[in-house]
Amino acid sequence: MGAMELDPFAALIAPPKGETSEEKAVRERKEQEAQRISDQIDQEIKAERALLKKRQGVVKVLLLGQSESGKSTTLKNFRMTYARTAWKQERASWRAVIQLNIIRSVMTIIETLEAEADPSTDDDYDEDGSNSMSHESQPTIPLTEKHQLLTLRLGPLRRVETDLKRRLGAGADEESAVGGTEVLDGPEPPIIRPKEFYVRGWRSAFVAPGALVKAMRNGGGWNGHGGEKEIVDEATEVIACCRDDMKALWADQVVQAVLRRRRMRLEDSAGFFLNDLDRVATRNYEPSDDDIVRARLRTLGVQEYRIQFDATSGPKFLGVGSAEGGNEWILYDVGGARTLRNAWLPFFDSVNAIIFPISCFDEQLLEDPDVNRLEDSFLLWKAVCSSKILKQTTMILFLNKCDILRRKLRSGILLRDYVPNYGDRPNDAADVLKFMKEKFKDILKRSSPQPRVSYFYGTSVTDTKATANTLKTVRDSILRDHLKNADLV
Ligand SMILES: Nc1nc2c(ncn2[C@@H]2O[C@H](COP(=O)(O)OP(=O)(O)OP(=O)(O)O)[C@@H](O)[C@H]2O)c(=O)[nH]1
Ligand SMILES: [Mg+2]
Repeated sequence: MGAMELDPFAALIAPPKGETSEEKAVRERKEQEAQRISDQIDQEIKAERALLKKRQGVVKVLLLGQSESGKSTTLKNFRMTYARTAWKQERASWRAVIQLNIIRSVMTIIETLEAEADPSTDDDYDEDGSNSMSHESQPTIPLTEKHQLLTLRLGPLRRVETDLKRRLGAGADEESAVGGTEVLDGPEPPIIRPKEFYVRGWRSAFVAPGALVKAMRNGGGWNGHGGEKEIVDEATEVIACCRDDMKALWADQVVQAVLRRRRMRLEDSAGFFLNDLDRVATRNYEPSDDDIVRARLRTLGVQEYRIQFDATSGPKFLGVGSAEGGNEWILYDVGGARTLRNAWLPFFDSVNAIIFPISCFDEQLLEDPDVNRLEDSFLLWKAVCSSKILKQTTMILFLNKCDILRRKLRSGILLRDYVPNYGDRPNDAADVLKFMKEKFKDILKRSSPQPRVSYFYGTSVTDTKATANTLKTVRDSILRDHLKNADLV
């Protein structure tokens, strides 16, 4: 009995009997091709397995929370500390954002003065000329020729603003790129806030075709090519020329009184640089780390950032780094405004941790002036904690803007006016933070589908030194949980 008769598989693949030499050549070519395809498939499977293994080692962190809570600022701190090269490359591009922030503050003051001088420009002024607001009986503060002159002399800033916005917005999806004033209703004289300019994250704005960073990279400084140079230099020039007038406007006693009367604390608002004009409104200004962290650029959509930790910067318990060790992180920064929250959902899958900053107990949402910010944060936190997809995700709450909280409490603003069940507890930062922490902890416990790891920190993420320490602890905790889940420690 031959071997073929014994082995049915050998019989199956044996060449046909009586095969001609041409037929043999065709068959062998086909076999070679089949082998090539088989090898290719093996390679692909191998690569996929390697990728899967690597992906399991990648740590995914989402930054969630309402608008202006400090998500992008937290991300900036992460990148400043752990992605230093990319951070440095983007430094110069932030100048345009900071210049826009300055112009925005100045325009807010000017529009407030205009409303003060002519109350009919307030949106709530009735057509018959009467003002239905309860502040109608309050006398307006008299403005002088000096204010008119300053307003006139600062006029060129409007054109610079349009140019800078167009430049930053080019190539990026943008909304409300055109200025315009939004008047927030209330029993007191209205607070005026110009509509914010925002792009789909600063990176897309900076790397858009023709964006400022291109001028920097191509030209090695602000001596880049054509249009960019002109616009940026003109912006810088005009801002430098307006420095003394901007300082005079901000220091003016009448202006300060008007802002006080309208309860507008510009110094606590996003992207405030009017106290730094001597340094910032100059021709050779280069943003510092602190300036970038304080700059305000509203996020639209979801931005992805990769951070590669090297083995030496890794936490002690990890030892030498490897893909499984979670050295590669992806951080997702989202736009927090109500209309943008639907975009978060697709990013909930296999998230290791969520960092959730909250801020401001006494303010309303910009997008919905009827909703208190803290109330909105409670609801959002509850929704995120109760999500089944996120049931294993580590939750990290940042009770952020503690610096502003302290100032507000010291100035006499009472938490119990906004959170009635705070009752008669002391109105100081330590007690308020303890109360808030318990409240968020309680919501987490009650709404999480299963017990989960959570951390709570009081933060001021514009304080980069203190935040570096917090982020180190946060990073180590996330990694430890990640490795525990992967059974690696
Ligand atoms: N004083 C102070 N300002 C802060 C703090 N955290 C953030 N800010 C400022 O608040 C503004 C808003 O912060 P962002 O980080 O841009 O807010 P966001 O959560 O990313 O907001 P969206 O992009 O609109 O969702 C920025 O100008 C920050 O510099 C803080 O702890 N203290
Ligand atoms: Mg943001």
